[in-house]
Amino acid sequence: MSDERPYRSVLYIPGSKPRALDKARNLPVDAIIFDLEDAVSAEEKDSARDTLAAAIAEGGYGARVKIVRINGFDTEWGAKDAQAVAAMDVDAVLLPKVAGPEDLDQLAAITGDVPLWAMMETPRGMLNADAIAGHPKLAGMVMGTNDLAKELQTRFRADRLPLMAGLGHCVLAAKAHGRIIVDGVYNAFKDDEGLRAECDQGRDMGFDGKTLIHPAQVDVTNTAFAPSDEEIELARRQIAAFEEVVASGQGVAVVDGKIVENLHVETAKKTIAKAQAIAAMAG
Ligand SMILES: CC(C)(COP(=O)(O)OP(=O)(O)OC[C@H]1O[C@@H](n2cnc3c(N)ncnc32)[C@H](O)[C@@H]1OP(=O)(O)O)[C@@H](O)C(=O)NCCC(=O)NCCSC(=O)C[C@H](O)C(=O)O
Ligand SMILES: [Mg+2]
Repeated sequence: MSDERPYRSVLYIPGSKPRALDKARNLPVDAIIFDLEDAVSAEEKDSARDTLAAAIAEGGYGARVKIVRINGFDTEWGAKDAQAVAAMDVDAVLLPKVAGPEDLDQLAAITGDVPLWAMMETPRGMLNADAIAGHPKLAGMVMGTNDLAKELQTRFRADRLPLMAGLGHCVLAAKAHGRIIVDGVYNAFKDDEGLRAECDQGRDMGFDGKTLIHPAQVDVTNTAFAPSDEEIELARRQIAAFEEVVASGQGVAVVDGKIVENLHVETAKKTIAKAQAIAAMAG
């Protein structure tokens, strides 16, 4: 169930805020998480469901992937949220604090064919990441680094060392099953430098993109998770050099002093495909 669309920037929007719901129609994000969970107060839970349904029915979100995060089934709102999402024109439904595949079965029993995404944010979820990623209806995973830090009682560190075991484990699980996986939010939404460093770390680890809480974070994130001009140019040269050696009956090319074999060409082709998918979003 691999998805060729880019997921560089995945913006949370509180389902209770009409102004933010409207603003997102013109933001250059790849995907939106319409939130009914943590961004919405208990008093607004029921009205947010209606506000969100009206915004989605009105449309205007273009090619952006539309994902709704519902409340958990251990709350009074979870089942009602899931029933409401089943009637909305969305691309996926996101369940918080997924502990195992049985939680996804419970959701799918209500939402039917709507693709599922899972919040990965509890110690139990980390341990069951492989089984969660392997659920037949799962399309994507989202790291919930705030909840994970809370559950693990970690200290904040800029290098996220205390979270690394969970982050790396979830990347492995997602990749093993061909799922999308996006990194957690960076809470200090006015700190571009810190955001850039965390985006680069997530990109280096293999995340497809990052979740965001504010429009000010979009540009830094889109740049960090897109192939750079240098990467695209190198990919083109690697493909050309490899085709040349293959034509002469050999299997290894050398570009910039480094070997290029079939597997490197596969990566180079993915880089070009990603750049093209991003250009298609912009166009
Ligand atoms: C963080 C905020 C509360 C800040 O809000 P505000 O003070 O209104 O910001 P600004 O005045 O700077 O806003 C400027 C304009 O941008 C719009 N806006 C703000 N945020 C968003 C957004 N997320 N999406 C779309 N548009 C947004 C404002 O409406 C202003 O528009 P305009 O007036 O037309 O100029 C606020 O940003 C916010 O609520 N962010 C979302 C917080 C959220 O979603 N939290 C839950 C997700 S994080 C999480 O749960 C992670 C996970 O589960 C874990 O465990 O880690
Ligand atoms: Mg959370």
